[in-house]
Parts: sequence; structure tokens; C-alpha cells
Amino acid sequence: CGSDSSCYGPTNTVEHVRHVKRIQPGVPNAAYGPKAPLEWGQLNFLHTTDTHGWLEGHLKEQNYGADWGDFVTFSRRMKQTAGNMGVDLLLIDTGDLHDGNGVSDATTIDGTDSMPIFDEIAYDLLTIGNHELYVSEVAYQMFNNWARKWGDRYVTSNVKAFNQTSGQYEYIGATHRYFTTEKGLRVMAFGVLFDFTGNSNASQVLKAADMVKEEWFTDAINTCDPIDVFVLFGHNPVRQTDSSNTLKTVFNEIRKVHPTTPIQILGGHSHIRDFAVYDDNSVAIESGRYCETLGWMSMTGFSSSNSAKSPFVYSRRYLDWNRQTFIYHTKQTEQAFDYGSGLRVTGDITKVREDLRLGDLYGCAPQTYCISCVPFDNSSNIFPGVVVPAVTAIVVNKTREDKSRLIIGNTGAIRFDLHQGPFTYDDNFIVSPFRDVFLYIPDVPYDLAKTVLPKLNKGPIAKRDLATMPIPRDSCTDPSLGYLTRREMRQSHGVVRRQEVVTSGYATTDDWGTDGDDTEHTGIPNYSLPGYFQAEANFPEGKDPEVVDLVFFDFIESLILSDLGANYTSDMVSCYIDCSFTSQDYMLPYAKLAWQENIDNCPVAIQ
Ligand SMILES: O=c1ccn([C@@H]2O[C@H](COP(=O)(O)O)[C@@H](O)[C@H]2O)c(=O)[nH]1
Ligand SMILES: [Zn+2]
Ligand SMILES: [Zn+2]
Repeated sequence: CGSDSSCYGPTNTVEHVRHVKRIQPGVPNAAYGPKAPLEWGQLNFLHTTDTHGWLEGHLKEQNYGADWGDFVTFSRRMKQTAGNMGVDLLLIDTGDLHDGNGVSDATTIDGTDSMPIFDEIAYDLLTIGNHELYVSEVAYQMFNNWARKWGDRYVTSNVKAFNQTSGQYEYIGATHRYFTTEKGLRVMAFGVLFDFTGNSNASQVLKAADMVKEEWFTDAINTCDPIDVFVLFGHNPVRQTDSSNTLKTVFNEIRKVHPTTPIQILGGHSHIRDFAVYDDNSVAIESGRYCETLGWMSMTGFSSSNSAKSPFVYSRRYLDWNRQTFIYHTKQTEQAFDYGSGLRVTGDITKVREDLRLGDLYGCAPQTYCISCVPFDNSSNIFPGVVVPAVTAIVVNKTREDKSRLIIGNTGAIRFDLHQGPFTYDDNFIVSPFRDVFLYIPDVPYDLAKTVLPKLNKGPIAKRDLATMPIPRDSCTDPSLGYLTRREMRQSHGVVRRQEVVTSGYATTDDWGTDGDDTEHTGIPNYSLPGYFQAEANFPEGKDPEVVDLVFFDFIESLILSDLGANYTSDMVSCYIDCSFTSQDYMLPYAKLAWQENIDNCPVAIQ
């Protein structure tokens, strides 16, 4: 039926409107906490993205202190509310489930212990992130276990995995999902990853421009089955930031056939809160990162026969991930909120943390070091304050320790601020989660080696986080807490207490202005940082070395070789300490070396 309007006829025709309308947000509540109840519509969305294993919540930041068990309870209560109101609520995740926390990364294969916890949410739609594709074992875990379990709810429209049995690349999840909501809306969903190229050969990422030419896709958008709304969700920033973004490509193809059918878009990957208006009948939300944010979007405008009667009205909100938020929006009390299911999940997380010994203490960090809350050269910045001294002291090949060395890394490898107080096994993964091997080229002339960092910092970045980071203000110390066990933290700090103050946190500006944050915050300083850092180690005093061992992460090997020029090739590169010594392995020895003062009485700083 192609672009013949009879094919998608009366079920989704809309009157044209000039502007996408929205429900006016409520009047802010003066007290700290959510400002007003959520604006429910006929079709509502709760959105998680880039959780990166933070299922335990943020043990040192009470504003993000809820754990996945709290979210299990919240999501179930919200589904019930939707049922009581006679409206639909879809739960959607847009990928990056690993790399960022001990719960997901302290097992031999990332996700072994965290994925069963993640599975406790009744998601309607999930899609894949790039962090499910760097390591073959992880990609196969998604392909062989979770894609099977999630069935057609796992939509990976442009991602395939190599099936060792058939010898073919096959879609990891479903190509698309056509389904009818409980209230009868007919939904066509596509889940697209950005044009990612850093995957292992266990997977294949189709460029979106090619994906939209696939027969299954043209069939799906030209189907004679009625479509009331498209859900275009993907591991992709909602704002077109660079050419690898694929949402707009797919959006444009849908619009060629369905000029006015609503397209609700949910994105991720750049770790920010954002909301973008695509056209009169299409809006897009992006919901942050690391279980700091839960995204909310609603729309109203379908008639009783599900046909759209424009203008649609929309709302969007970025919820802070804490129990106070969850309790407020479910109209519960602290005592009445929990469900057994949520408490069981909290217990499961505690057990995983104990089994993996994530609370084991390695040092007592004397202060907080952040990634971008102070300038890159400030002594409280994590690069000069921690990363450079740590790699200088720890990344040493004993057989070459007398050599001068330059150690270069991408700043994107450091994923989170390091908080003052106990530095645990978990914090190692929180700060430096990747298993990027330290490689090296021996005896590179220093005059050449010293040109690499400036060249890297002028060239394209092995993408770093765009997200803003919270800074520790109003920190309070509680010396009664020694080790960071989940239970202790929850008892003492798991609940955000209402205070008559506006605290620091996300203050978001998006296409609709500045009223999207569910709880008002004063904002967070966010200094730009270069794409790469460098440490100089064992340099002679007062003069330059003649040659250096040039040490770097395997993640940036190709960039380093291209900056060194044609005389340097990959056969000159080998593992520096050994091939199992990675970016997960230098922080713990450094904590043992540098942060033993106050170790027996290390105060926990809760922000
Ligand atoms: O082995 C790795 C893998 C990734 N990185 C860094 O992470 C970002 C991507 O993270 P998102 O959560 O998808 O934004 C990548 O650009 C690198 O900066 C790494 O350092 N090592
Ligand atoms: Zn991510
Ligand atoms: Zn990503």
C-alpha cells in the first residue's frame, strides 16, 4: 500500500497544528523534592537509559540514593496507577547496561550478576547500547540469553550477532515490534543504535541509512495494519550531535510514508537530560545516565477510536532517582511504599555486593576529585589529582622501570568522580570500569613522542562523556559508618530528607526551556576537558629523556599509531606489563599505596 493514505487512513490522521503543545507544568513546591505531580496523558512513558550497572543506586549521593529494588516497586505502582486511570504506561530502556559499577563489572563476564536484577522490570521495549558490543562474550550473553528471554520486546533494528551454529549474522533481538497497548493503541516500534564502529567481530551494526532500505523495514512502515503511534527508541542522542546519530534518518523515512502519525522518540548514549521537538507530532526525550534520572513523557490527543485528534498535548519530566521522588509520585508514605518484590530485589543486590566483596576497603580518599566540576588543571580535578599520579606510580613494567615513560589515555576512560572517604573495590569500577589493556612501544624518540598528546587533543576524540557531574557541596560526614554496605547506607542515608533548600544537581535546559527537572537544583559547574591525558614518569631531572616507552590503552592504539606516523606499525606494539593488566587494575594498588591514612576511621562523606 506504499504511501497511499488509505493504508494508514482514519486511525491516525490528525489535524495539522503549528506548534507542538504541552501540558503546563504545575506550580513548583517550595520544599526540596518533586515540584508537582506528573501530568499523565493517554499514553505515558517511563524511560531508563545508560544505567551502566548502577543498580545499587548512588551510595554516596543521597539525591540518587534509590536502588533498583525501589525502582521495581515504583514501576509496578505506576503501572497500577495507569490501570486505575484507564491509560497506558510503557516502560522503555535504551541500552548501555554494563561498564560503570562493580555490580555489573566485577564478574568475569560483565553483567553475569547484574542482568538477572535488571530483568525484574516489566519493560515493554528494550534496545541495545554500544557497551553491550565492545566485548564478544558480552554480546553473546545478550544474544544467547537476554534476547531470547525478552523476545520481541528486545528490538535491535540495526544490530546483528554472529551465530556460530548457522555461520550467519542474525538480528540479536527483533527487527521491530508491532503491538497493541492495554488500552488499544497500535504501536510500531523500532530500536536503533547509532552508527557504532567500535564493536567486536561478534556483532555487526548496520548503518541506519542501509537499515531503512531493508525489506522488513519498508514492509513495516508500509503495512496495512493500522498504526496509531510510532515509538522510535534507540541508543542515540535525541539531538543531532554528529553524523553517527541515526534517529533522524529513521524518523525521515517514517515521515515519507506517515506525514502526521505521532512518532514518540526515546534516546540515550550522551548521558544527558534532553528533550527535542522533531515536528508538530513528534517529540523526543533523553533520560541521563547511571540511575540518576528516570525520564517521564506523556501524550494525549487520541480519540476514543484511537485516531489522533490534534493538537496532541505532551509533558516531559526528568525525575531524580531517589525514594522521596518515587514515594511522592505514587502518593505513598515511607512506611507504606515498599512491595515485597522490590525489597527482594534490594536483597538480591545486597547479596551480589557481598558475594563480589564490593564493599572491601582499599583506602581512604582524603578529598573529592571530580572530572569536570573544576578546571582540568585544578588539583581537585581527578586527572592531575588521581589518575596521573596513579598511572605514574602503578603502571610500571619491572623489567623496564629504569626507562622514562609517557603514559597516554583517553579521558573518557574515567567515568565518575571519586568521592572523599572510603575507596572500595566497587569504587574502582565506578572510576575506571573498562578492561583496556596497557600497551606500549619501546624507546620512542622523545621529540616525536611528545607530539602525540597535542595531536590527539586536536583530532577527533575517542568519545568522552558529555554529561555534567555533580559536585560535593553540603557534604556531611558520619564517622559511625565505616564500610559501605548497602544496608547501612540505606538505613542511614537511603531516604532524602525534606529540607527547605535547593540543592546542587541537574538544572536542564531543553527545547521547552528550563522546567523539565522534577526537583529544582542550582546546577553543576561543568568545565570542558581535553580528550586525552598524559603522565610523565621516571623523567631525568632538569632535562628531557632521549627516548621513552610510550604506554597507552589498547582502546586508542590506532590513533596513537596514526599520530606517530608511517614508521610506526602495530607489530611494534606489545602489552606493557602483561596482556591481562588493564585499566581496571591500577586504582586499587594506588589506593593501597597512597590513601592509608585514617583507613581505620575513614569518614563517609554523603553528598
Ligand atoms: O573500552 C572502552 C570503551 C569505552 N570507552 C569510553 O566510553 C565511551 C562510550 O561510552 P558511552 O557510555 O557509550 O557514552 C567511549 O567513547 C570512550 O570514551 C573507553 O574508554 N574504553
Ligand atoms: Zn552510556
Ligand atoms: Zn553509549
